[in-house]
Amino acid sequence: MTTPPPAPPATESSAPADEGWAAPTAHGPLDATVEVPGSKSLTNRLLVLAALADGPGTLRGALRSRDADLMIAGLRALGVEVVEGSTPSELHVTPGPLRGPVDVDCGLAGTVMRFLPPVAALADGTVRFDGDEGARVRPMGPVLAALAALDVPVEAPDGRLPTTLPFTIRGRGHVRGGSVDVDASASSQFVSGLLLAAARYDQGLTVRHVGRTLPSMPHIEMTVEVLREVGVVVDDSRPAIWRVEPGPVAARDVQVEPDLSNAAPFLAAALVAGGTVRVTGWPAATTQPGAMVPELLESMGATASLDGDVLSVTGTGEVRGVDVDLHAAGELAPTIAALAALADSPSRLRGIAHLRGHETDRLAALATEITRLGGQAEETRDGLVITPRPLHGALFRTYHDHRMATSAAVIGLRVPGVGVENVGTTAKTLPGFAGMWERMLAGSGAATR
Ligand SMILES: O=C(O)C1=C[C@@H](OP(=O)(O)O)[C@@H](O)[C@H](O)C1
Ligand SMILES: C=C(OP(=O)(O)O)C(=O)O
Repeated sequence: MTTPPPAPPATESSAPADEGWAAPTAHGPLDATVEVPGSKSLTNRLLVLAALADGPGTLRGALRSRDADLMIAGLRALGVEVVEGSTPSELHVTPGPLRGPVDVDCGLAGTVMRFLPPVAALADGTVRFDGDEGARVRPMGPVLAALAALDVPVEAPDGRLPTTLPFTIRGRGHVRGGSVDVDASASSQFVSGLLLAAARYDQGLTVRHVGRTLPSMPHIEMTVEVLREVGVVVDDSRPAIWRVEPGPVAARDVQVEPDLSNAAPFLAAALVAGGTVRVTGWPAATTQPGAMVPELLESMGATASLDGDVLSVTGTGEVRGVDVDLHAAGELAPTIAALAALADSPSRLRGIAHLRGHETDRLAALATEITRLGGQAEETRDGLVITPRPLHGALFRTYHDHRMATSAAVIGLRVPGVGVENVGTTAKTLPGFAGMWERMLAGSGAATR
């Protein structure tokens, strides 16, 4: 696991203005409406299911970002046709025989590195997986061990059973399936990846989670839901056991929901700056963990309301500390941590030990960077304790983590002189973030630097 460098002494002065993206400070209440692009989690699930389907299908409102484009490239390499329609977010997917030898670049995308190996197991030929340097420390062992237990040949470069990237899967054109145990305490994506491909395994698949904790349940529920929507029979009636029956995956034409986790920093801005931020296209019902955003922001002092498909969050500029378990929605932790650093009372974020295996060790990274700005943030066994202190500007390091960058932007609304290192890293799931953020402020007449 990569460890962020130690924080500089607390007396270090503000970053020079030319270091990183100068996060705009808000000098007045916000009044903005934001449209966020499609959900990463839904886009990459729906792409996989379209690739395994019984005919051509279409995704509308799909996310186009680094993670989504890596999924598209991986599927294309495996023999699936993915072509853009009238806009980049309209994707026409035509399944083809899956085959190797091919290389799949996972970048830093958990969904690519965990969802494609169970698909590659169905290919005829060798599929080599690798990714960014930071991806080579993200946990992979349990999902690869599960495939090996199903007699899928999986090899590290040294010939052993791999626990991280890079690795090779020698697909034989089919997978027996049956039943497998997996410890998904480090990532729910191990379960989701196996379930997504399972209907195409000869005997289907029963997956049993055997670890002590299971993070991100909404994401597993999302997997079950999208499988059922394409006619796959899934039994999730027993705790921590999922049974997927073998059978066809129906092709369809599907609209992707906006990414509610990426809406979180924009909505959080209303809490910090005061005023109202609205997000359009908010679904009435969803399995996205971002559904928790309104409730979480309310617990920190906002008011939230849904009018049709527009979610509005209004704040006064005062932020209350919280004690919150984010086990189900770890993706939201960086935004909540940023708010906690600006709150008027201490916060405790619990249930998120697994964030140590995300894009970076997010607990260490958040504690280090909040401390760098003069704040007080300590790692606990399974989370963070953040005690508000007066903050000052500095360069906020982002460790190639899109959500570190968006957190820094939230803090920068209140703290002049926050520079965001490599704000372009937000392209992992939200290309154009900096421009969207600046427009939110400029449109409200609230931005200065
Ligand atoms: O299945 C998914 O789409 C995701 C599951 C979660 O992973 P973990 O369970 O590894 O936290 C989440 O954090 C990630 O951003 C997306
Ligand atoms: C953990 C995340 O991503 P990934 O899908 O790469 O695991 C995230 O987006 O917060």
